[in-house]
Amino acid sequence: MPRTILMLPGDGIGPEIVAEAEKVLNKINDQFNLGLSFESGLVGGAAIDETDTPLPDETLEKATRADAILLGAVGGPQWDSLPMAKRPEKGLLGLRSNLELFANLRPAILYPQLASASSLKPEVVSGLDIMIVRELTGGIYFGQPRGVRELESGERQGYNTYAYTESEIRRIGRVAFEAAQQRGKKLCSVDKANVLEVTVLWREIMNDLRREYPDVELSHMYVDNAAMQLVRAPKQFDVIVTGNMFGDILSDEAAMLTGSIGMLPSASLNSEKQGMYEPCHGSAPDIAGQGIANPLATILSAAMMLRYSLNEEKAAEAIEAAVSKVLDQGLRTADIMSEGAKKVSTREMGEAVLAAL
Ligand SMILES: NC(=O)c1ccc[n+]([C@@H]2O[C@H](COP(=O)([O-])OP(=O)(O)OC[C@H]3O[C@@H](n4cnc5c(N)ncnc54)[C@H](O)[C@@H]3O)[C@@H](O)[C@H]2O)c1
Ligand SMILES: CC(C)[C@H](C(=O)O)[C@@H](O)C(=O)O
Ligand SMILES: [Mg+2]
Repeated sequence: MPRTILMLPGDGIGPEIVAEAEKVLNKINDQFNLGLSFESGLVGGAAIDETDTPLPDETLEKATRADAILLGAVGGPQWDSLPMAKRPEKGLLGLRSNLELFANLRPAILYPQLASASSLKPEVVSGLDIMIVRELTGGIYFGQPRGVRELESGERQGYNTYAYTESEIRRIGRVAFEAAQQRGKKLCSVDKANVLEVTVLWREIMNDLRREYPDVELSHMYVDNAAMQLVRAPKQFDVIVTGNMFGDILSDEAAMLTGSIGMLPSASLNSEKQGMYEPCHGSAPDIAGQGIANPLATILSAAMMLRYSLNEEKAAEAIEAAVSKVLDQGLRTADIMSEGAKKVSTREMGEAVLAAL
């Protein structure tokens, strides 16, 4: 039975970076005889322009059938004035919620070759290897009620709801404890339990789960402190588990520890391990169309796809080794450029990874 991968390039730099990852996947498919077949679809602004909706039924059907999805990025200023329900980002959020991709894994790993590309001192970040486990289908992103309403005074009020059920907390907690078991056995749960009831419950459930994972050392940290600790001493962390919005923010922060947001891949999984894989960054409208975006986060997301959804660990490692090799060769896109290195385009970086495979 061939396994199907759905490619969703999306907007901005999305098509440029997905094109490079697709070449890499094609080659690895041949090399390892993986029997993968590829489909493509529309999502985000690209889908709005063609079909007037950010997540066409056809795309959702293809996504539901696919074994895994590789997404570039969605969004851009030309769609920013659309009402919330019609925005490109709703396409991405719709895929996450429809496929119940509740577990978002965002590994922040510093390649030793990039120690000088980080904005922090090399000794603070060298050897960095953190896994952020972000809850992805609940919290304030999806809580009801939400909207903008008119008060009796005639003034408008915007509002959202930050809510988590016990079972939502428990299932993401299990993913995080299991990830910690496979790694350094340290889990830090990040919340705002000094202010928000929803995270008082979050903390209670995490403490509860501790009994099932006695080999994992659990700690708790408020999110404001976590943001500070991530730049002060990031290597104190092994696995971090947190809710949807805190995870969004902390993962962009962690990205910069690794040199560039262009290096951070992600996996979004449901309980059947069906997954959507995407770089953590966005559509980068400021550099779209220039051929200078870093495709490595997307290529590394393809490696995560092979590992988590397709059970092809060796093929995943081959891609990761190829990425490390091109960095050894001194090749850098503009975002990770440093003195003495060779600046390359998106396509040249993709070609170099292909050659290294
Ligand atoms: N998963 C997604 O699809 C996703 C994620 C974040 C933002 N977005 C959307 O993207 C649009 C732009 O958002 P933003 O500007 O806040 O964030 P962004 O991540 O797109 O860009 C932030 C900065 O990082 C740079 N950057 C990002 N990816 C890069 C790469 N691969 N190589 C080199 N530089 C890179 C950009 O040039 C920009 O300066 C918005 O519409 C937003 O909603 C989408
Ligand atoms: C584009 C947006 C909906 C998305 C999020 O907030 O989850 C993005 O920032 C991300 O990190 O994947
Ligand atoms: Mg984000």
